[in-house]
Amino acid sequence: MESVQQVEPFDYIIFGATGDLTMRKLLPALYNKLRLGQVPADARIIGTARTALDHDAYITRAREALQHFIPAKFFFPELVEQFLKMVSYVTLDGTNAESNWDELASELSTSPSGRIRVFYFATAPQLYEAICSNLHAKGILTEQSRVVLEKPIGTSLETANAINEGVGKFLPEKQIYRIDHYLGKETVQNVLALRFANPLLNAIWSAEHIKSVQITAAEVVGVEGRASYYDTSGALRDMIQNHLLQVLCLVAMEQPESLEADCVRNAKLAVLQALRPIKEDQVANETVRAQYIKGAVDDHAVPGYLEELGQESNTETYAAIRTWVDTPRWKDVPFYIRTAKRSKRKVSEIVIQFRETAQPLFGSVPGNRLVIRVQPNEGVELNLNVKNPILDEYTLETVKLDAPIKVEGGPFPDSYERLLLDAVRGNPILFIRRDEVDAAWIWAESILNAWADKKAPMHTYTAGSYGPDASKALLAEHGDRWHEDMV
Ligand SMILES: NC(=O)C1=CN([C@@H]2O[C@H](COP(=O)(O)OP(=O)(O)OC[C@H]3O[C@@H](n4cnc5c(N)ncnc54)[C@H](OP(=O)(O)O)[C@@H]3O)[C@@H](O)[C@H]2O)C=CC1
Ligand SMILES: O=C1O[C@H](COP(=O)(O)O)[C@@H](O)[C@H](O)[C@H]1O
Repeated sequence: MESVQQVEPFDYIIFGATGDLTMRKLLPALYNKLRLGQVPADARIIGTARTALDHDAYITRAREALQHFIPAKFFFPELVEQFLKMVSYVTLDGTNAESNWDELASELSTSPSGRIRVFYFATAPQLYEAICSNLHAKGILTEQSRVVLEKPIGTSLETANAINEGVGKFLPEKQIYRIDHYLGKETVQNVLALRFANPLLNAIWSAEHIKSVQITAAEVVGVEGRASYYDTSGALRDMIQNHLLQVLCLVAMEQPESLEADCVRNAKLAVLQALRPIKEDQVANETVRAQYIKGAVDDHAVPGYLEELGQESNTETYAAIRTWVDTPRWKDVPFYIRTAKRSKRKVSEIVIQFRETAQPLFGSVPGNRLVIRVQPNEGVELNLNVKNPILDEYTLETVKLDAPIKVEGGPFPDSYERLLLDAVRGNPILFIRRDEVDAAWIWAESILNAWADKKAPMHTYTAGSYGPDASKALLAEHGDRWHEDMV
């Protein structure tokens, strides 16, 4: 299978190489890909940031990060040292034309010409244009270069355009890879396989048989040390405008002509463009936003959001939205999307509720339900109606067909592992194209602007709960319930 093949030799240049994302996600992901034999021994990783560090000091930080974030069963000291020999560091302010670009250029010049170069921007998005401008001015960008942009791609359509225009001055769209790590999740990618590789499901995947869809990404954690970022973002920008809309696209899209990247991305774009805009006077009925207040998680008392922030704020830590995909396939099928910090449990899942039917033999029969468990406890379950095996007459009960999806011998690979190497492969199927970013912001902003104009109340919910009761009304109007209220 292609995915286990070794990629071509590459130079990975990380801007923001002393940051949390690099230490917690990027270096461990590249180490794991080396462990799996997918990274050639002559690949190189060049970290850059403003912090003045010599080689040994950076390698020490990198080693500590691997010791902390690589599970013990995958931590092989000799392999770690082999990996660290691939790593170097250049003290460099990517936004400053006068900074230490000669050293970076010199490092890169020792690689064979024509080698793939991936520039990973693990910095604030406001820096992307300046870094690209300097890479261009120093002649470091090549035909074989790709830039990987981290989220958030802006906080609005306008700021997203500024970022995309800024980077687009120096690179064509085909060399720009926008990360959405949810697409790196195997269980999210699996949605396409479930839908289109199973004729049974493919045949019933429409309004004729499906009553509603709910997509959840709930977390137990609060905003942790990211309060300053999070307060400018909020739940809708942080999780829905990107991750959950991408998941919705995979659930709702028409079958693409092929798995070629732009076929899939065209199909996703069609869904984003079919999302019914939520008008200002509808926002109070179609959305619920809330902030967590003090409560308890895993029996430990936790403060409320405002206490953590230390100031007043109109930023939501919970968002639930009822939306509609205006294509023939989904006529009158509500899509419920929700995300939360400080929820009762960490769960990302997709719930497909099939229609109840009036069966002449059994009267009204509960609709079947398909649950796609993105994380944790990855797998798929299908509720079926069967005869109660004890009673003589035909009494129905529900049983669950449960298919765990497991990785032999270990946890699921981190979503960054696949994404980092797809950038080397030059395969953008799991990256977001600019027109998708634009369409997602257009839909999201119809809500954000109304919230900013206080057209919907800010509810509260106790930390450790499933969220505000007000969100239940979004579903009840259509005879639906959140998944936790079904079982
Ligand atoms: N951390 C996470 O889990 C996630 C992060 N992201 C995104 O990834 C990006 C990085 O996040 P994170 O690692 O958490 O942030 P950090 O603040 O931990 O790290 C930022 C990095 O950027 C460098 N940096 C800051 N200013 C400049 C500058 N002017 N020029 C060059 N380098 C600079 C810092 O090093 P120095 O100060 O030495 O230059 C540091 O290496 C952000 O866009 C974030 O939104 C997205 C999803 C998850
Ligand atoms: O992008 C983000 O995602 C994480 C949640 O990711 P997951 O893979 O653990 O579901 C979220 O905590 C963070 O706020 C957000 O920026």
